[in-house]
Amino acid sequence: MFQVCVRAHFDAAHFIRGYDGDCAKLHGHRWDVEVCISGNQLDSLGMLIDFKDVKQTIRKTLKSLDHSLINDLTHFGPQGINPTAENLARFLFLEFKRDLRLNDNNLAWVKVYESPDTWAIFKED
Ligand SMILES: Nc1nc2c(c(=O)[nH]1)N=C([C@H](O)[C@H](O)COP(=O)(O)OP(=O)(O)OP(=O)(O)O)CN2
Ligand SMILES: [Zn+2]
Repeated sequence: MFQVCVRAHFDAAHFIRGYDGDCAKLHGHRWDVEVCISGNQLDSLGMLIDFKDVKQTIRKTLKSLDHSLINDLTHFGPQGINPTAENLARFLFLEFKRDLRLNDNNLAWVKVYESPDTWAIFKED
């Protein structure tokens, strides 16, 4: 099995509602995002999926988050879920799964870094 992965990033602010500590206050991160696609079948060029296509596809969603206050977005708003790294990883996984042309491949996982040392991964069971 092959895994093809792309890293991208966006810069955005958030706060964690109900958090007992500084993370409940408005603050920002450079959010690094890694997306990995898995599969067995390479095309005639020897590619599982073109890095270029993955980058172009995920750019749309990441652009909608860039320089935003994530808590203002419908999905993460007052009635929505907290914008933790875990919830962002699941949100991005579902967006990317919808947008990528995966054919026989699978979206293996999405990893969201809040900092170089802290991250969360979402993958389907
Ligand atoms: N499981 C999670 N834990 C925490 C999350 C999260 O998304 N998932 N988020 C936060 C905060 O957003 C915070 O920005 C990060 O906290 P922390 O790592 O403590 O950040 P610091 O830069 O202050 O780290 P120091 O090493 O203490 O300087 C918290 N937890
Ligand atoms: Zn934070």
